[in-house]
Amino acid sequence: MLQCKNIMKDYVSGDEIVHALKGVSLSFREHEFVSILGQSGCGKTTFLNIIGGLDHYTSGDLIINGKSTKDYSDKDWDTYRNHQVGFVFQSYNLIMHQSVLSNVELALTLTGVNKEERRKRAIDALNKVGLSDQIHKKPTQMSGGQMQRVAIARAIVNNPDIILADEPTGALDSATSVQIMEILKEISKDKLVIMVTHNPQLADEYSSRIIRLKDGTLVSDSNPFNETETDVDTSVLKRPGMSFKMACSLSLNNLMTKKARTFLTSFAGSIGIIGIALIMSLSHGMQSYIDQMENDTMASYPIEIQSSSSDMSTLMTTMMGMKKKTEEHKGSKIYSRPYVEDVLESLSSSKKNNLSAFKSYIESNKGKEFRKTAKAIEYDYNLNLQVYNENTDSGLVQVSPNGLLDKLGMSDMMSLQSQFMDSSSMTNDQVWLSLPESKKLRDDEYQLVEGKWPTNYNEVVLEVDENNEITDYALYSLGLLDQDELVKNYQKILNGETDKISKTNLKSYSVDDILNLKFRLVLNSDLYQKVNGLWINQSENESYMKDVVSKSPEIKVVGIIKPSESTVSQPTMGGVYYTKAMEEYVTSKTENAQIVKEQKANPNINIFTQTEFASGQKMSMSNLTNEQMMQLSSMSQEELMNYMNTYNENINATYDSNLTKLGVVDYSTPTKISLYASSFDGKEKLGDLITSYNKKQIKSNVITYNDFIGTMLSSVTSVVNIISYVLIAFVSVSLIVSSIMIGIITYISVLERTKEIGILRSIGASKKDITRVFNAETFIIGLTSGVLGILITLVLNVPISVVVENMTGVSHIAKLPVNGAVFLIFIDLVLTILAGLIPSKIASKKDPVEALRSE
Ligand SMILES: Nc1ncnc2c1ncn2[C@@H]1O[C@H](COP(=O)(O)OP(=O)(O)OP(=O)(O)O)[C@@H](O)[C@H]1O
Repeated sequence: MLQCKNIMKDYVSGDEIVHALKGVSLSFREHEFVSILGQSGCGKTTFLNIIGGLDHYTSGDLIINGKSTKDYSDKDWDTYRNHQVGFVFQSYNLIMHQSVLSNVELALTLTGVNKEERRKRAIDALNKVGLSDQIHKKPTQMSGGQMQRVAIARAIVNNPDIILADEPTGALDSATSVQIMEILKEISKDKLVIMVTHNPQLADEYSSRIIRLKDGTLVSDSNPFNETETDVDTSVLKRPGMSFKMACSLSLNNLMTKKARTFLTSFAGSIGIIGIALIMSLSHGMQSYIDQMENDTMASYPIEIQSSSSDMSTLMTTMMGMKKKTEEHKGSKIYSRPYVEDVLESLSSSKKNNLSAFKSYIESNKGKEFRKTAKAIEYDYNLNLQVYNENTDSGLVQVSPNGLLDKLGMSDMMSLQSQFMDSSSMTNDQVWLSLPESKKLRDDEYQLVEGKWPTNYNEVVLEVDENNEITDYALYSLGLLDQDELVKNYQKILNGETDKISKTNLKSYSVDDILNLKFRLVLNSDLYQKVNGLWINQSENESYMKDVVSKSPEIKVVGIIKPSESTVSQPTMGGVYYTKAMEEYVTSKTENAQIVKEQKANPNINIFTQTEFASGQKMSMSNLTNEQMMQLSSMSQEELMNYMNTYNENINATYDSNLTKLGVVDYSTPTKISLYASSFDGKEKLGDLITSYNKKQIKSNVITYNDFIGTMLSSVTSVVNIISYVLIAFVSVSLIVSSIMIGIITYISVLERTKEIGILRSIGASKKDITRVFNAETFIIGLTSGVLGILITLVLNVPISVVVENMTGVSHIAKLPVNGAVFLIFIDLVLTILAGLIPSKIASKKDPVEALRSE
């Protein structure tokens, strides 16, 4: 079955060539007990290793079952060692960190025998060597003889045809040696046992054939065998291979023998992960905080589209000098840079939005997506509600439009501001405000604290803040505090008499005080009185106004509301909220007013001046008709003044502007459309819908709007992201350092496990299997360090969150996202496996014979 033909083996050692075998030709029987004797260094072990496929001959041939091995590949040799040969070594060569049973099972595992079968066969083999009761011991807990018996059990477990024993009794006392020889003799009854020994007595006593070598040549053979030609064995043996699970279990057992080192390595490896995971936690926490804020804030801030809007972002970048340089100037010339020009340009780029087209689109079938996405759509019209409070300390007070700033002389400033802050309307000087038309929106934004919601046009509610407060600004504006007092104080400040300012003490009102508040609703058209056939603005005429106000419908405060807790909207100043019903009442009344009817009947004539529109001329005697001259001459001094004022006020008046002035509302043309979303995503979708609406429109119908908060928050987000990326880049260095460290430690492990590599190779493990064992080791370390890093991060996140919460009030700032954690573990695994690739390649390249010799 086994035939050596003129086998020669040369070793190259430095410049020298050692001829270890100088042409050995021999044949072996299928079952016999052969002993090889000879002096030390004569080539016995070399010969045995060549027969066992651990080492390869330089020339000659080894015929296995009639087949030449000249063309054997590495894989063929691995298969041969696994299935047909069992090795027994002088130094036992057991894997010390594996149990007796695992050591024996190892060869079967490589063959892919299932667990049950493997166990059964391993126990059988151990039974044959008399160790079935010690299977769970570790080799370190056994005597030399016992270990050698385990080695024999391992050699026979795969039922090989050949057992090769290299001085199996070399390290044993004579009594134990006898036991081992008995076992080998028993095995040789149906197998070929070839044993190298220095003990001629044992050889004589137990073996059936003795071969002597001297200086690499065969000198005697006590029972030669001349093999007749045997049939070539064509049976295909299953190639051995180690599963990754098996590799992991081997490496895990090895790592468990050095728990402290494994832990420290994993911990060191996890430091990089901890760093990145902490940054990730914080930036994720920040991000979710911002998202939360966005969701709360942005969703409750509607998208507001004004009838005219200016491009705020261009203006802001221009004003802040952030505009990019257009060209690079070199040389000694000095150039002008447009700044004022740019500011003016962006101011002039204020654009008219065609809201009537947009409104009809939203309300048409095409705009149903808008209606579906938006929680509520609110329309504002050009309606200047005229509301007065007649029961105040300072007489008749105009509540709407708010007259307070006018009294203080600040209205110009406010109107300038409102021009810029149009869409965000962060500052609102009005205290007479409209409730949303949508009941859902109303209930989302406000909660009723006292009284009831308005059910009639002449009912309103008063808004206070969450702390039951209402600003003095609102109180002055509504006439509940004395406006004259405030004006006096303001004058004192202007005059530098700051010490004379009298402070109003904190006031409080009972619910009844509030629910007894009354206002008067005046029509715009009521402000004009026909005098001598001309409509004169009488709003400055106190006695006229008192009279009009007293005859106007009474408005009652019927409830007190608060902003609801869920909405994070702008801080409230307090004020009175009216319903759409009031608006409708005013518009329908206005339609019937005499002055309105007159204007509508004469669309070409300005009823205030009784002249045609668009004359664009200042009052001048020369362009008056005779009739008008007559009329003027009959007027008193005062009436004449009024007429002149009215005339000049009306130079640029148009039919539409007159109707607006009189409070006529065109419901097809809103001045503002507010789209409310129920979520941040919804708001984004509304933005997308507007974009797609714009795409379908002609240029003049394209609408623009400013989303300040969106722009602000998105820049905060990008700052957080940039900081996180920079920090992660820094910390990544430590991840790489720890990976290199793991590579070094794996290399040390390779050195430590060299013997194991030899053993595995001797039982048929391929080079790939060896690579796998070490890859498994780095895999385990990588996984442990990754998981450890994540666990430590999770623990650290708790105190970090607590500290941040104490400092800033923002809770749960450090939270690691699940996918981030998985990603980090994955990255750590990849890096450590990469770092371990070189050491595991080195391991696989190790010569099995040398590996076995190492200690
Ligand atoms: N890897 C090697 N490189 C160089 N020379 C080697 C190598 N392995 C063995 N040799 C040499 O080959 C010869 C045969 O060695 P081998 O180990 O086969 O002897 P041996 O008969 O088994 O000796 P011992 O009984 O002492 O184990 C020796 O001279 C040895 O120095």
